Amino acid sequence: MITITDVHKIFNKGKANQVNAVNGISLEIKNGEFLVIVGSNGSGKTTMLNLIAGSVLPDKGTISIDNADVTKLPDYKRGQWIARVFQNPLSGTAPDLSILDNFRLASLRTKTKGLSVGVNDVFKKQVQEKVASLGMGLQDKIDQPMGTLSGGQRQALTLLMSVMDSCKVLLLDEPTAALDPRSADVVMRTADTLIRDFNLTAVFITHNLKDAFNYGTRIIQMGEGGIINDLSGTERASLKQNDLFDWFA
Ligand SMILES: Nc1ncnc2c1ncn2[C@@H]1O[C@H](COP(=O)(O)OP(=O)(O)OP(=O)(O)O)[C@@H](O)[C@H]1O
Repeated sequence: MITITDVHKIFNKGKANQVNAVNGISLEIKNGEFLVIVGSNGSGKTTMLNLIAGSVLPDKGTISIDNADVTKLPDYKRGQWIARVFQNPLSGTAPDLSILDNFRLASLRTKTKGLSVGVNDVFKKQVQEKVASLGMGLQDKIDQPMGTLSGGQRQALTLLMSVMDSCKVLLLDEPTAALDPRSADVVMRTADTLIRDFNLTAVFITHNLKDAFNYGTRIIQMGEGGIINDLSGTERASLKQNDLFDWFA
């Protein structure tokens, strides 16, 4: 569980251009919850994700993950809990290395779920099986440099690699914003499957209201650094796509 208590983040404090990007948010994100965050530009979504990731530290308030207080821990020390996929497909992988070597690198970085590193043929076969599960035909290309793949293919592989380590929390920062609709669809379906298979707690920022409607177990709308809508359970289940569009009317 991620517990966020009265968290504030102020940029340019005391200056004329001061911004209260996150303004006293309290939020509990349960284990296995798939939280979607929507909101207009500048409403504080990315700052919120950065606060959870530890790439931005709060001015006030506390954040804990599984009852461990991580408020002052920088992002590299939250790696045991958190994996993050960014908007840019180029940011998650090494372009000159093959798919296989990228997986090898990822598995050396952390203890990788379901892969036995060291035995080459066994490892290769396991990677092929994992990659085949994406349904993109990439299992026949695992010796090919990552840089030769399309953005959608790379983003799907980045997702797969990031959730295979020991993480419990997956942060998705507009992971499909740079992709064409078909690749975006594959990446979102992959994310959804992986979140379920590994029982991850996920936080997904998107401007795509169709994705916001189709995915997730809970939806939050941010506005001016606060939460202005928060639906889960039966309320989320009975939400209509048009209701979501009305939030932005
Ligand atoms: N490092 C920073 N320095 C100064 N101001 C910042 C910084 N990061 C964010 N802000 C400001 O904080 C506010 C919230 O920004 P944030 O990026 O969290 O919004 P967002 O909801 O993710 O927006 P978008 O949908 O455009 O990505 C904005 O006014 C932004 O300009």
